[in-house]
Amino acid sequence: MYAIETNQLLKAYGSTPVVKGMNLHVAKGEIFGFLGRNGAGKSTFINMLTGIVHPSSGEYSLLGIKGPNDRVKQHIGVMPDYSTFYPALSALEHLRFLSSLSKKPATKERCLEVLQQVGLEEHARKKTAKFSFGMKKKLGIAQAIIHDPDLIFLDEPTSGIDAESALHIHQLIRQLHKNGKTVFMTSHNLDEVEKLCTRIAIMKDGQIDKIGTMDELRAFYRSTLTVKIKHSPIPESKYGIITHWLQTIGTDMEINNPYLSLNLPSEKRIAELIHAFTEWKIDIFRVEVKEPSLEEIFMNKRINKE
Ligand SMILES: Nc1ncnc2c1ncn2[C@@H]1O[C@H](COP(=O)(O)OP(=O)(O)OP(=O)(O)O)[C@@H](O)[C@H]1O
Repeated sequence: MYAIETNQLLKAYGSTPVVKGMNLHVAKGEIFGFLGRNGAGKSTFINMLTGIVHPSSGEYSLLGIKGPNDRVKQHIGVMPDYSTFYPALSALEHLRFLSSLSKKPATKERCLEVLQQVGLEEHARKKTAKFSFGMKKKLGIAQAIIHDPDLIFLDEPTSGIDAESALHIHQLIRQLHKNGKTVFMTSHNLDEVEKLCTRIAIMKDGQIDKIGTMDELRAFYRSTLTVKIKHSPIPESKYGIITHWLQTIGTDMEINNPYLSLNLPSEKRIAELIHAFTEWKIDIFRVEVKEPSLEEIFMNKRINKE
């Protein structure tokens, strides 16, 4: 059974489809990163799953329950896109009030525990009217997890949050993952997605453009590897031959004795490079290999032209 399963899920406004028949399977226990440029259709897709927007056609199931279905609501947590809090209530009162409306009201202790998990323990009794944007974000996350749901939708969980708090939220997401929860998150912070997510989908024009683990995305894009080598000096007499050969196996060569940097299309080329340096009796002291980041894959850079 999947945490999320969609079959040809489509949303059109008038005659314009903005989500164009999406098929997506998210396994239980994943931290799934959902990316895309502004207007790609991410929110519309999520809003269909969380019951805010009615699909034009297609089907979806959450935790094995075909949607839309109120039965699933107690098992999913949704972080609001923009959080609307009651300004006269404190964070603790707000959580307790919302929770009292649900089928699984949380105790005061549970509310305090969740406020501590999101890093709001010191502000539990402060009125939300006095909350900063980042604090509201944290309260939104608290709201999403208060009822201990199995599937959690987090929309930009760390945008507008200071670096220390963002690391705190990352830890919380990892903890949810360890506890077997499924997290489906959007983020414009590609570094964060790369570090946290077990799988990633990149949405473009209402469809999934790329999907996979970081390794799969790299392999699919057959991206180049940047190799940096620290070596013993290249003899003057061999300089011309060596630099010419390097340019036949790689691109973007930079030689700055005793350092060489080169983009290579595959690991095989790294082996050839080391072999050639050994033949030329040039010692290699250090080899650093940098793989493409999610940002580079997202921006469609460094695609192997071999
Ligand atoms: N209620 C609506 N009526 C008409 N068009 C809409 C409506 N809601 C969204 N759209 C359009 O659907 C497309 C997808 O919007 P959506 O908000 O899903 O994108 P997104 O990927 O979430 O973008 P962002 O990263 O900016 O949040 C956009 O072109 C948007 O203008």
